[in-house]
Amino acid sequence: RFDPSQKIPAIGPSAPLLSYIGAYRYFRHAQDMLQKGYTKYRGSVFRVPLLDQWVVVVSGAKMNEELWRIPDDKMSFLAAAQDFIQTKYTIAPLLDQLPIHVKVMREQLTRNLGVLLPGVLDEIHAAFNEIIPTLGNEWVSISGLPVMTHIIARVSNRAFVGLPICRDSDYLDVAMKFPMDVMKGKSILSIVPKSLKAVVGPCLPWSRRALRCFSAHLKPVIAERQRLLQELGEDWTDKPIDMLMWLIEEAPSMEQSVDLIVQSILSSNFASTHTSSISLTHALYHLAGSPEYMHPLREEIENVLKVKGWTKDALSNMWRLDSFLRESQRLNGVSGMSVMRKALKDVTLSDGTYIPTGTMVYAAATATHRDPDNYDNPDMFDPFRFSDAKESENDRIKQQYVSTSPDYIPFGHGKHACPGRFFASHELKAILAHIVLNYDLQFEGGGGRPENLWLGTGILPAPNAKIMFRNRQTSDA
Ligand code: HEM
Repeated sequence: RFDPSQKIPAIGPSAPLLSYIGAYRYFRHAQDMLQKGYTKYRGSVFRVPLLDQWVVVVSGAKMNEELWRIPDDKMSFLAAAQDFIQTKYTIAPLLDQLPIHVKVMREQLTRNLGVLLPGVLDEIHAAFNEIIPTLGNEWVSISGLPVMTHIIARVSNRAFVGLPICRDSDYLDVAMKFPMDVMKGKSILSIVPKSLKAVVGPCLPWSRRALRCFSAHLKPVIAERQRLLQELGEDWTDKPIDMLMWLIEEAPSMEQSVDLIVQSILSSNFASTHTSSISLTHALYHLAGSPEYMHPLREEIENVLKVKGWTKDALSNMWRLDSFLRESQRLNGVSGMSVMRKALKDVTLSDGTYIPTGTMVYAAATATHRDPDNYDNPDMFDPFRFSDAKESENDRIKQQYVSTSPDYIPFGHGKHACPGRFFASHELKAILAHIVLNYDLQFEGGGGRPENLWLGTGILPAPNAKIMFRNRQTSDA
């Protein structure tokens, strides 16, 4: 009763004990509850119940902007991630203090997209040939989400750790399962009292198991690369170009530097595998459900490739493909929430709302993306809305897949916006271009795109849907 955050309007029952019913309802109906709060409290805030705490949600693009502008020492992304995911226990213990992977993603990974592209393309070809072995004009049926997850894990790890580890089934199994294991650990810790988290956290098995597997694969490679780096220095002419190498160069010299590098690779897999595979599958389902989009995409991709070949520049000039991905991400997305922050100090927002220290605050991503004030016909999938009829190159760039704004927040916004989004954009465009150029698609049993599944605030493209692939039959759609 004396908690000042009780004054913030709640969606669902807020009385003690009854709020647990609200938390259960929120897990089952997060989309409806977030939309209800967004519509009712637009321009202000509301709160929704989790099992262990209330979470404050800012409502509307203006409030999204205000949230990301609050400095880190008052509203912290890192503290929010630690609190929400319990990263120390569920992912890896060293990264809270030394997030070298984030620096490497922002700098080396993003700067070297063009250099990494030939390897990424090679892995895409090899993965599709092995995992979706189409022959002649026969249709091959695959489970959409698991197969796209497998392909993403392989292709991303080609850029993260290179051959042959990126094809190792034991390593890939862990890379693919790990995000779910993190969620299991996080859910268990969310019902453990704060005072016991430090006791229960280290007993959770999943992070230790994953680190054991990654260590077995990566430590010998790291040791060999460290040796060569020391011996050859600047004269190492065929030094590998991948994230593992940049992490080796970036890691501070300390006793645990090899562990830090392994943990950074595991954490990068956590951050990238499911976010990218869910985003790819959402787009794939739009393609399979509406094959009429194949023609304009094929036309664009073929025209661009004729002039520029398979280069970074070519991918950057595939505006329709870019718009297709952005529109799919706007309408679907990976999570109903984004721009997560934790108040490290008491904060008063511009509408007068008082947020006490320790409160978790988010922006409502799906509701923002389906707000008619932000988008015309917001519930309609209009794949080329960001590429068609753009007056200038500048307009296009402002509305490209990777560009965030207060009304487009699938990658967050501001200082902590996803540092892997430039890599994700190139990877997803290269994979979709490969699919569009080489295959015909349809859902098994025909029909349109199935409904997404919301689990809490997580959004999955129908996990059991099957997609049929066949070698492209015509030179055009
Ligand atoms: C389409 C795929 C992806 C989506 C939708 C996505 C989305 C996000 C979101 C919403 C955040 C939090 C931003 C915030 O709350 O302000 C984030 C953070 C992050 N993402 Fe991504 N991401 C994707 C792909 C990737 C990839 C491929 C990588 C790695 C190469 C990556 C690495 C990270 C990291 C390390 C962070 C934490 C940043 C920090 O600590 O400041 N993400 N991502």
